[in-house]
Formats: sequence, C-alpha cells, structure tokens
Amino acid sequence: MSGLANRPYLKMNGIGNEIVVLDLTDGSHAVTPAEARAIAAHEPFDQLMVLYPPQQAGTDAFMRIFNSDGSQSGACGNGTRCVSWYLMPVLGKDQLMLQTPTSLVEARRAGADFAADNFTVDMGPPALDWQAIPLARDAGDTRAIDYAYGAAEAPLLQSPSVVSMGNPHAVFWIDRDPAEIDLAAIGPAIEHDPLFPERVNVSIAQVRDNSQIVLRVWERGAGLTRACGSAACATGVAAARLGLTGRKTRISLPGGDLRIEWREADGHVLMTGAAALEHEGRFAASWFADAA
Ligand SMILES: N[C@H](CCC[C@H](N)C(=O)O)C(=O)O
Repeated sequence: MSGLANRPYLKMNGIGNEIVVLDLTDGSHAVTPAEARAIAAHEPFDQLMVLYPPQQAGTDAFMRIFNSDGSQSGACGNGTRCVSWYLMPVLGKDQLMLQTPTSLVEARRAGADFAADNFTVDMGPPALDWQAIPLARDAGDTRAIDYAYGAAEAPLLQSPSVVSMGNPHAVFWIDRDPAEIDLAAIGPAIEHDPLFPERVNVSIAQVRDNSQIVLRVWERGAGLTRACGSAACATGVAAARLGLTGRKTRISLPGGDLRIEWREADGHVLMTGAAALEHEGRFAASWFADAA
C-alpha cells in the first residue's frame, strides 16, 4: 500500500491555476512521479506542491513541484502562494523561505494595498543566457530569438523572448487578443521543439500599455492553464528588457491578475496575487493501486 493512503491534502488555486498542497514535512514518504500522476487522475491539478523537511539552515521547507504528467519543475509561482496560505499559519510566520531543487524563494503576506488572501513571492533573479534557459543552441539575442512557428513564409508566431525563472519560458508577442490563438493546438509542438531540450512553457502575450499585459499560457507538463505565475514573471522581465513596459506590470491571465515587479536594486522578480482554498480531502488507498 502506498505511504500516501489516507493522507490529508488541500485542493487550492492560485488565480485559477489548479494546485494540490501535500504536507510531508514529517519526512515519512517521498512522492514518486507515478504517485503524482495517480493523484492527478483522481484530484485533477496543474501542479502538486509537496512539502518536505528543510534541507538547508534558514529555510522552512524543501518543496518539490510535480506537473500533472509526473514531471518536475524548479519553480511554480501560483503554487508557492498556495503553500504560503497553508504553511504560514502552521508555522506562525508571515514570511517563509522555501527551497526547490533549483532555487530559494521567499514568500510573505502582501502589503496593505492588497487583500488578505494575497501573497508576494520573491522568485529570485531571472536567468537570461541561452545555456541557462536552456536552449539547444545559441539562437541569438534572448530578447527575441531566431525561432518561428508555422508556415515559413508567414509564421503564426515568431521571435519569442526566452527567460528562465528556475523553469524555462518562451514568450511570443502578438498585437491582438491572445485568446484568438488556438494555444491548445499549437502548445504541444512548441513545448516539445528540439530547440528546448528541457521542453518549455509557452506564453502568448499582448502588451496593452506600458504597465499591463494580457497573457495565456500553455504549461510544460500540464497543458493549458488558467494562470501561470512563473510565466507572468518571465513575461514581465521580457517586456521590460524590450522596452515594451516599465519594470512594474499587471499581468492579466484568464484566472485573474498578478502584479510583477522586476526590482531594480537586486534584479529579483516579485510576484503578488491571491491564493484560495477549494476543499480539503484525503487520498484513497485505491488511487495508488497501479502506482509503483
Ligand atoms: N503554474 C506554475 C508553473 C509550473 C511550471 C511547470 N509547468 C513547468 O515549468 O514545468 C506557476 O505558477 O509558476
């Protein structure tokens, strides 16, 4: 029987990004990719956020982020706000330091300008070199790489900005509503293009003015989602690098808005938005019958 049988979990969302939070800080079990997929089959999520005991002094937990296909990500902005909603009251803190396999993220309750269910996550500095994204080859300036999707003479999408926020992002700029692009149809091909050896999260962005961007995201390992926090961070950074916006932006996703600041002082990216509990549940032993 799986060590997950009968465990309690929280089903949450971060502006519509579907998140399951699982507290294993007692160190009693390590989730396998097969178990993550088994959970997704019964309690659908975009990301499963698993909390383990801290591995490094000064951190509150070690966090693994599973996509619904069982693959892992080094970052998940919306899920980190959901984890903050849960873990801050448990630890009696208003600030957390969380460690993922690729980065340290600091989270705190958002300032007085925001509603009580809002959290700010310091996602750290972006990585902008092609090797760090990673790309398979040098494809030119990472603000607008040499890549196109669609017919060679009239590509549907081209010259994306690429950014790593601890996970890889490609942001395509268009001058019409991103809802007009059939992202569900084209997302898989770009996600799996050999230019992106670790696959890629695919964003379509429209700049509305110098502080607002409309965004839709096809997520690596999870597909079309209502929001993606790290994609919003990547988009805010890329827009500022291109001079399309300032360093503070409001990113409007189908599930709601995120505030992004690419801080001048230290180059860190701060993301602020809501986190909401949908329901609590317990895993049934039967879910894991086929998960080795
Ligand atoms: N939804 C997440 C991102 C998940 C990233 C994942 N799809 C990957 O990079 O594999 C967010 O709010 O940042």
